Amino acid sequence: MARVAIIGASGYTGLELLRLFARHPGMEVTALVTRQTDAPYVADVHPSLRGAFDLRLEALSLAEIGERADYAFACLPHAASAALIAQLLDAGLKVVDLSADYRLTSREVYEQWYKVTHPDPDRIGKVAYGLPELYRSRIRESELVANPGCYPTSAILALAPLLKAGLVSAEGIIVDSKSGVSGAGRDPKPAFHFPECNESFAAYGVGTHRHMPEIDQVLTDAAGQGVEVLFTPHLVPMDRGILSTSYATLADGVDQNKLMDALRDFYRDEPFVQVIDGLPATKHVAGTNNCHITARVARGRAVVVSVIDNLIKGAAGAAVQNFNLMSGQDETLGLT
Ligand SMILES: NC(=O)C1=CN([C@@H]2O[C@H](COP(=O)(O)OP(=O)(O)OC[C@H]3O[C@@H](n4cnc5c(N)ncnc54)[C@H](OP(=O)(O)O)[C@@H]3O)[C@@H](O)[C@H]2O)C=CC1
Ligand SMILES: CC(=O)N[C@@H](CCC(=O)OP(=O)(O)O)C(=O)O
Repeated sequence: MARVAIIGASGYTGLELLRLFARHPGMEVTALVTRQTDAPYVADVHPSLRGAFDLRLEALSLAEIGERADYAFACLPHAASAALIAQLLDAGLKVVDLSADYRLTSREVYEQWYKVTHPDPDRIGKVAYGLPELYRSRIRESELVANPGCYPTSAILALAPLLKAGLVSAEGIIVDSKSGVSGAGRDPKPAFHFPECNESFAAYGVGTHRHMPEIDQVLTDAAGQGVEVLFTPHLVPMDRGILSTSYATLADGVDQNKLMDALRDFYRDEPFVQVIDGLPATKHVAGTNNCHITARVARGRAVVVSVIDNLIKGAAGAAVQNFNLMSGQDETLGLT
């Protein structure tokens, strides 16, 4: 039985991991790690878990985490995450990193977009990107997996099959995304607080959001040529969910049936991606590890609409999917 530590367990992704682990038969939660020194019970930090886990969050040392766990889920802000993960790996743990620290393959690109010095630069570019639909076999063999960003998950799942099949041009792709507020974590900036964002709808990070180079990197790999998307995120006053609408120029002779057939072929055996005829909505995937995708042709362009739950397929669910692969278990355990 795999012994699991959650680092940063007081946050939103920590809560979602615990919800999923409550139904997971192939692991045991043995450590919940916090910076808080009063060792609160998990049900006091996350009241919705009352009755599910009789555990405390503890300010454990690295040695204590190493004694108690074989796997760690790092649910920390970027930079803080890599600083700890380097030590966890040295202590022999396998790690799923929910932060952005190991997703980008270039130190220069990371430091340019995240505006911090990378704490573990030697590992950059050597870590599996944790999107099983694209990188399953590499994830299976990995000791450290970089869980994707929530916006990138929604955009990449929509566009990668079409780029791989050459059905859309690599140039001029636009990704327009909307996210619920939990995407900003449990202790967000003032703009994400209820009175600021309720009954309002706003774009942010236009041209500057750090998920843009992440989407570029993975779609470039899928297309086999350079892709630079124009990505704009928006904040929607709802708890959870992401909807991305992606626009791309069609290759010659491509119609809607070809787009839909390519998506269906690519995801035929995938447990968590459903290609649907109707238009998706965030509510249809809320609380699940699913991604719903559909494609249309409008005004001569491909319009691909995709939805995920940012906290599940965009974070904790993907992390469990990756853990299942890394630990040699059924990929769907705890997720269906
Ligand atoms: N929310 C989302 O939808 C998604 C989040 N992510 C990423 O996953 C990671 C976790 O996100 P989320 O759970 O939402 O974040 P939260 O802010 O909700 O929780 C993060 C936890 O990390 C601990 N923490 C905060 N700052 C530090 C620090 N400097 N050093 C050590 N520990 C710290 C805190 O725990 P304590 O105070 O108890 O120590 C905090 O509760 C982030 O990197 C985020 O960007 C990725 C995809 C989606
Ligand atoms: C609504 C909202 O604020 N969303 C977050 C994205 C969450 C995420 O995936 O962040 P990481 O790449 O750091 O893991 C943001 O725009 O920064």
